[in-house]
Amino acid sequence: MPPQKPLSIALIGVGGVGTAFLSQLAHLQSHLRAKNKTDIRLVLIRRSNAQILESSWRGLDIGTAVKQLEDQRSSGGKLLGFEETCVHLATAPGQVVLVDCTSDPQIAGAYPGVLKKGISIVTPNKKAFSSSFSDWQEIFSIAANGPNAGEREKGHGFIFHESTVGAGLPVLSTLTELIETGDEVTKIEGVFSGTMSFLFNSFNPVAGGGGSFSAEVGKAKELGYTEPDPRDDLNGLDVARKLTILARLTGLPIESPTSFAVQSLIPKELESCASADEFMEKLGEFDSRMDDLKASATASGKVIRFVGSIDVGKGEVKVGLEEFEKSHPIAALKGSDNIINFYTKRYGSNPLIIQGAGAGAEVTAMGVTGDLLRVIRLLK
Ligand SMILES: NC(=O)C1=CN([C@@H]2O[C@H](COP(=O)(O)OP(=O)(O)OC[C@H]3O[C@@H](n4cnc5c(N)ncnc54)[C@H](OP(=O)(O)O)[C@@H]3O)[C@@H](O)[C@H]2O)C=CC1
Ligand SMILES: N[C@@H](CC=O)C(=O)O
Ligand code: NA
Repeated sequence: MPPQKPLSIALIGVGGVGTAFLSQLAHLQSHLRAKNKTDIRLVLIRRSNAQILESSWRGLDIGTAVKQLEDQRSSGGKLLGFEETCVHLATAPGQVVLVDCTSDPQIAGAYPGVLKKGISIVTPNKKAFSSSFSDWQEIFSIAANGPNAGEREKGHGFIFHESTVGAGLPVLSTLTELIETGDEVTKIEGVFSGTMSFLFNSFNPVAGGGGSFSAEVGKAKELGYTEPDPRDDLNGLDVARKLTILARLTGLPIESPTSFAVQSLIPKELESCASADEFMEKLGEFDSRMDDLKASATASGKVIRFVGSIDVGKGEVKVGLEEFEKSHPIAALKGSDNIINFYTKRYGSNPLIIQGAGAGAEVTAMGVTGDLLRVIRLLK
């Protein structure tokens, strides 16, 4: 039998998603080893203030890697810079894949240099794909799977980010296939945030009642649905980032997630809170404002939901609260479910619909592990 090809995995971020990714990676490692295919080795694990770089390249034990990192953290020591770490990673035998499970814009800003070193990237971090249009263009002009043929010949890496929209739901892969097979996408609309879905499904359920808005925000954070800072969900920007990513894939040159109207649910009085903790402590003081919105929708027999839409023909993107009839599919969502409706020429007046959990560590990690499988297939 031919020898297994080594594939070095470098993981940054071991919060909810990073930890869930590790258990899926352990499964994939034994699956591929049993088939005598790729030999997956975890060579880097890193968080804000500690890392283990396994520079013999034999790989860490995936099951105990987080514990080893904790031990390393408590022993202190100077942390090697991220750029310098990538220089070392590029010397690993075989191919290297960086798995960025942070939401750090600075790590995202380093992607062009990482790709040029031949390191592939898979990530649920939205920052690189939803910040300035020129950053997005730069990444895909360098990536081996970008529209520029020949980048692989230069030794550049691949990049995939399925979990940046709809977590593990196959949203980006579906949109890409619609476009690459010649369909014309005219409109995309739906619920794009697991946090917002959970908040309104539980604060304003179709059956009536519901908890206080601030208490539901606390639960969404506990359940691992929110961004590391829940204000990034409540200000509408997380949804705006997802719509920016989708709109760019349809060919719209959206400059940034703040270049269109986005409704924020953050009370003006709390915009200057110094920390997420202070914000969470004070949010309950403003619950009556959300109660008023709910009462107004209830008076017309409706419920409120936080939605987004892209009108591709008009180049219009919208994000904010809307009232829905109780019988509407958006009103009937459960838990953290997302619903994404693709209206296309091929599908006519009945949209192609993708629905399911749009947040949570396990489902998000599945999208990341799925992207890793894509890279493995391309590297063959
Ligand atoms: N949770 C979800 O449902 C979904 C999440 N995502 C995305 O997945 C990513 C991770 O989310 P989640 O796991 O929930 O977040 P967490 O807050 O649970 O974890 C973030 C991790 O990133 C680490 N980190 C932050 N900055 C750096 C840095 N500069 N260098 C190294 N490590 C860093 C943190 O380490 P430390 O604790 O040491 O600071 C922590 O381990 C985010 O980009 C999020 O938007 C996408 C879809 C769904
Ligand atoms: N905070 C986000 C996580 C996934 O992108 C959400 O709630 O949808
Ligand atoms: Na997805």
